[in-house]
Amino acid sequence: MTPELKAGRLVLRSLQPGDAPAIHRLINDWSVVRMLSRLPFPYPRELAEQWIDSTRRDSAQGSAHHFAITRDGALLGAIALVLSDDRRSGSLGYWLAPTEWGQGLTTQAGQRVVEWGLTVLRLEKITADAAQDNVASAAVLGKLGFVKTGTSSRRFVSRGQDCPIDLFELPRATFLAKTQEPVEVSAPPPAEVTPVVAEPPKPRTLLVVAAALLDAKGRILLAKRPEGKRLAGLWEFPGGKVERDETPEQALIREMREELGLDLTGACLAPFTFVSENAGPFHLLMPLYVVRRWRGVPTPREGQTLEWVAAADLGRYAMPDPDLPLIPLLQELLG
Ligand SMILES: Nc1nc2c([nH]c(=O)n2[C@H]2C[C@H](O)[C@@H](COP(=O)(O)OP(=O)(O)OP(=O)(O)O)O2)c(=O)[nH]1
Repeated sequence: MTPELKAGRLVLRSLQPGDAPAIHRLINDWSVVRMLSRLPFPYPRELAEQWIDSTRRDSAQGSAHHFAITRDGALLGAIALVLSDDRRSGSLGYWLAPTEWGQGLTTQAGQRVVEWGLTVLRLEKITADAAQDNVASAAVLGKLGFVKTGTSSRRFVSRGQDCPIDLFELPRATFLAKTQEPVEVSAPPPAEVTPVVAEPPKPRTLLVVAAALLDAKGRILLAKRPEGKRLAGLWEFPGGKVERDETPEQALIREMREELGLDLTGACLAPFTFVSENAGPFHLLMPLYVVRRWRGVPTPREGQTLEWVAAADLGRYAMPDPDLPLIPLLQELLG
C-alpha cells in the first residue's frame, strides 16, 4: 500500500476519488499538460476519475505508488514512483500546479519519495525523463542527485508530436553515499592547523547501542522510524547514540526509558553481537544487546510504530543496510 509521507509542510498521500475535481482543474492547463507525455489536451474530467482508480489499483498491487502533493489539505500536484516488473527499480514522475512553481516544492516532495523508494522499497535505482524543453524538471532532477544518462524521443499526446527527451538515473548507492547526514562523532575536534596537502576525510565512527528486546514468545521488538527523521519508514532495533561520558549500558538504559518508557535498571543486558559497517559518511559501530526482562510495557514515546516480530519474519521488515547481517544471527539464536 502507498503510505503517507511528510516533507516539510507537505503531506504526500494516496489519491482519493474526491481529488478528481482538483486534479481535473489543475492538470487542464497547457503549461502542465504539455510536459506530460500521455495526457490529451483538453483533459476530460472522466480521465481524472479513471486515473485515480488506476492509481488505487496500482497501489494495492504494489506496482506503482502515486501520491497527491498536499499542503494544509489542499492538493497542489502529484508525484509517483512506477516500479519495474521485477520491482528492483522505479521511474519517477511528477507535476505541480503553476501557481506553486518557484518555491522548491517539487524538489521537497521528490526528495522524500526518492528517499522512501531507495531505503524502504530498497530499489536499486530510480530513473526519470523529461522533455528537453522542460528546463525546470531537469533542474529538479539535478537537485535530487539524478545524472543524465542519455537522450531519446517520446510521443507527447498533448502536443501531437514526438519530442526529444533526456534520460536520468539515480542509483541507490549514489544516493546513500551523498545524503546521509553528518552526525556527532566520538573523535576529538580537529586541531586548528591547516594542512598544506588536502587529505581525504577520515571515516568517522558513530557509536550507537541497540537492544533486541525479546518477549516470552521469543519475538523481537522492532521500531519503525517516524516521518521527519533520517531513514524514516525503516524498522530498527530500539536504541540510540552513546553520549559523551556514558557507557554503552548507561546509554541503552537511557534510550529505553526515553524511547519506550521501559526501566532496564538491574536487567541483564547480554552483549550479543555488533555491527561495524560503513553507513555513508560515518562508520556505524553498534553493539546489540539481548534483553529478556524489564519493567514496564513498551510504549512508543517518539512517534515510532512498534511491532513484536518472530525471528523468521525479520526479513519482511525493511531495515537499514547495516542491520541486515544481524537477521541470520538472531534467527540462529532464536530458531
Ligand atoms: N537505534 C538504532 N539505530 C540504527 C539501527 N541501524 C542503524 O543504521 N541505525 C542508525 C540510525 C541512526 O543514524 C543511528 C541511531 O541514532 P539515533 O537513533 O540516536 O539518532 P536519530 O537518527 O534517531 O536522530 P536523533 O534522535 O539523534 O536526532 O544509527 C538500529 O537497528 N537501531
